Amino acid sequence: MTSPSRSLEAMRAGAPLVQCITNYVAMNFAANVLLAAGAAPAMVHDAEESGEFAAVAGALTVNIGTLSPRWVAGMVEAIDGATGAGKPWVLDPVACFATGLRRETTTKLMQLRPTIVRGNASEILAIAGESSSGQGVDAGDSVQAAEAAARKVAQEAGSVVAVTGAVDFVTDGARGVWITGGSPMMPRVTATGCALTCLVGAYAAVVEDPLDATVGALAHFAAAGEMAGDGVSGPGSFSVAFLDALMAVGPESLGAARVRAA
Ligand SMILES: Nc1ncnc2c1ncn2[C@@H]1O[C@H](COP(=O)(O)OP(=O)(O)OP(=O)(O)O)[C@@H](O)[C@H]1O
Ligand SMILES: Cc1ncsc1CCO
Ligand SMILES: [Mg+2]
Repeated sequence: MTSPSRSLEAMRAGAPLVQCITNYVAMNFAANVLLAAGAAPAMVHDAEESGEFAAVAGALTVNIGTLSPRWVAGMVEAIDGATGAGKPWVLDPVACFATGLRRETTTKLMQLRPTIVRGNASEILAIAGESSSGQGVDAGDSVQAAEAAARKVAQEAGSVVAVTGAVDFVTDGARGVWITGGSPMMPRVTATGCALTCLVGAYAAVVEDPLDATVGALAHFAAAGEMAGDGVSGPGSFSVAFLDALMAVGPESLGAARVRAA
């Protein structure tokens, strides 16, 4: 196993180029999150170029937050490009339970076998075919309630599945890991989860085992969230402090204390 501390060092040393297909809400914040953490973002989503770009990026992330058929075409081209070049790709199934277009697109993208799926509890329950209480892009279910669903999706899809919330759970269908930390301010800042998905891509570009890569990215967020949450007065100052903390976090902050095998 690659420890989260070693994964952080590898990510910073490699400064991987990550192709992020993410939503209009998240684009700027997610790019800043990657730069602060130590990676290099590129938001490239149109079908005219997304496949070509995926072959040169270290990893691809695909987020369905502000979806349209034209975006889906760009996603499929990019996934083909990444898969053809042997690069990992990460799916963020934003509000996949909410509309027909989101349900159909999520089913189609799951069939293309994402290396990693990162969502909130309501999204992962929905992919597993279970009822969920999500409200738009926000989760209405606990991470604990989605543990079995995450294991099932991981086994059926052959993907690593990460469920995030007040605590985080990651599984490859056999192994399971819990990660603690973060701040209650994190869900008060939009696109925190979307930005995390992009950071999971950065770790997956340099850490061979997708489970280890995912745990590294989630531990990095947990440590930075905790650091930034100390003494801030609200979501606005938290989001600024969080970017600073993503850069300030070092390998010593990602110790065994916040990562526990299930
Ligand atoms: N109550 C909380 N306490 C601590 N950390 C939290 C809490 N809620 C979420 N987080 C952290 O926030 C990050 C984003 O996870 P979250 O599950 O909120 O994503 P999301 O619902 O997909 O967000 P969005 O769709 O707004 O981008 C993760 O690192 C998670 O651990
Ligand atoms: C608020 C919002 N709406 C669509 S995507 C998004 C960003 C958080 O998922
Ligand atoms: Mg989300």
